Amino acid sequence: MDEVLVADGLTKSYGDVEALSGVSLSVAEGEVFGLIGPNGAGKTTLIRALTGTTTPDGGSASVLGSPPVDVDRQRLGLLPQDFRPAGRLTAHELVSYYAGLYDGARDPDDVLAEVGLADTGDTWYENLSGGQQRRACIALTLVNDPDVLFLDEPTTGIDPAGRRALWTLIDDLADRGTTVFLTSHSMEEVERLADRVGLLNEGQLVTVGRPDQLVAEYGGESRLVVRTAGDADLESVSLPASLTGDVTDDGLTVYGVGPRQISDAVDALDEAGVVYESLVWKQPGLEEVYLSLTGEQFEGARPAAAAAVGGEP
Ligand SMILES: Nc1ncnc2c1ncn2[C@@H]1O[C@H](COP(=O)(O)OP(=O)(O)OP(=O)(O)O)[C@@H](O)[C@H]1O
Repeated sequence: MDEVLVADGLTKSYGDVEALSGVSLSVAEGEVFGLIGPNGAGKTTLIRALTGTTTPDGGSASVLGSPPVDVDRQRLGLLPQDFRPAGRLTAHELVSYYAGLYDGARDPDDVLAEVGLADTGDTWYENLSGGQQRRACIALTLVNDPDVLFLDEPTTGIDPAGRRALWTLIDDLADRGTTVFLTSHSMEEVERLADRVGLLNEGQLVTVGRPDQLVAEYGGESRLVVRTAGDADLESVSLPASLTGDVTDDGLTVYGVGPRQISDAVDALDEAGVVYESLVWKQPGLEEVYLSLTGEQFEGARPAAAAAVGGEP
């Protein structure tokens, strides 16, 4: 497959802050690439370097085979994180205005319908709700039917139904061959949309891979998180040999619990007379990958120094 986006050793500093410290990656045509990372990791700076809206200090980037500044703007769509178009234009006027900047732009009504604003086209932008405003901004990136679409936190502020509708839209765009490069703090969104994910931390690309590969490599074990009621004697729980457990502040976390071992773990709790308030079975996902690679903890993560609960001899 053709490489549509290439970053090769990109560096960018702002004073003492190294926003990008040698980032290299490539994205193929029709791929949805999800970039995740903590606040200040350099995600927006990378998008800006790839779209030619900032000049990197070192390294190089190419988009559709050309340096970013030379790419035909007709072929690019960019939704910046803090994009604020004119407030006293209606959604329809805004989309029409942006459509007028391109040759052969799409019909504004079609674009508004695609982002779920067919009935709100006559409302001033400033009177749209936050989520509707974000949808209108997404509409503006679609008027020129771009080959490459950069979306910096596209669904922030959009309600769950609207987010799902936009996920379907992004899927459809990718199916039609649009290359999508998006950032998000929603691991659910990235896991759902991205063919591959890159984790950026302190300006460095820590890992790149398919979501399932990253989860298998870094996500840790499936676990059963038990919240106990009262003073349960958790030390006396005798787990099956295949499972291990750690006592936590409010109960017990049992590790290595696949779907078929849930009942074994529950039986062990019952045999020890443990009264529990809740049992939550958790499979690792991208959130666990993110948190483990950025050095943070997550709910139910194995604590470093917890009392261990023994397995059966
Ligand atoms: N124009 C600028 N001038 C000075 N510092 C900047 C500028 N742009 C970015 N930075 C700094 O570079 C670092 C990376 O910022 P960037 O916006 O790329 O992070 P991000 O990963 O997009 O963060 P967030 O998730 O909060 O949007 C931050 O420390 C930020 O303060």
